[in-house]
Amino acid sequence: MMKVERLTLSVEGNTKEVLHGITTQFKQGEMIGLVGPSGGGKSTLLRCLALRDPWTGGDYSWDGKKIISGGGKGSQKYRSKCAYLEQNPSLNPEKSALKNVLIGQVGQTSWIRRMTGMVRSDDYMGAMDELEKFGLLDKAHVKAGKLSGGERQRVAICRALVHGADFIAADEPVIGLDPKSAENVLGTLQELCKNKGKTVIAALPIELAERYCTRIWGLVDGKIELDVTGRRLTESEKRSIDLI
Ligand SMILES: Nc1ncnc2c1ncn2[C@@H]1O[C@H](COP(=O)(O)OP(=O)(O)OP(=O)(O)O)[C@@H](O)[C@H]1O
Repeated sequence: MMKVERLTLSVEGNTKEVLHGITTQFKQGEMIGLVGPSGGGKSTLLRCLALRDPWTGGDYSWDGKKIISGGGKGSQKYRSKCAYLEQNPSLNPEKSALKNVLIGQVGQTSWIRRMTGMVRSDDYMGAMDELEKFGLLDKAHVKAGKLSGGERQRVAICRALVHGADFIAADEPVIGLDPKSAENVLGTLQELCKNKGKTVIAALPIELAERYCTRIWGLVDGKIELDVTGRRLTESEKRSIDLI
């Protein structure tokens, strides 16, 4: 169980509050769709939950352990359990899919590993196994810059898992992908929640959130105004969060 208490995030020298004391909780195996109007704070919330941005205030606990107390960024130990997927995954285009998976993501793996690129042979085997599970074995030695958008996103998911992610925060992970690739990426995330007990929170268009997620958060003006489990949103709920 992940518990968020009074999460506040201010920017511009603490003069502008973007997230206003969010309190919520979520658990392993949930796939939560984050919806809401542009500028409502979706990316900021995802970055905070994935320990990529320091919180201005609030507490965060995982299974009863406080990982943020009164603000801050949390420790590397917990950061490595969190992955942050962006619209365009930050892969090194000149390195192969395999090398990208092995080196890891800024924020999730230590800078020493990323600088030296040194890996052990069982890391190599683990990465190849993971790429195979995602149907990417034949792409392992292809430079990331030559992969399609959907393949790059799946390499990024693979990379997150190889480095121990239990929690994936995904910021519009399928924007710009064709419907089949989008289905592939979201189906992959859904399966990770259902079968592997991973937790995913993804900013998505409402139709995709309703189709793939077990729960929907409506974020407006830095506050979770809607929290709905196991069903679609009603028209009046959509209206209440400015979606129609
Ligand atoms: N570092 C920052 N400095 C100044 N303003 C910021 C910063 N980070 C976020 N904001 C502001 O906070 C608000 C929320 O931004 P955020 O990107 O989280 O929204 P969003 O819901 O993801 O929007 P979109 O759907 O358009 O991507 C916006 O008004 C944005 O300009």
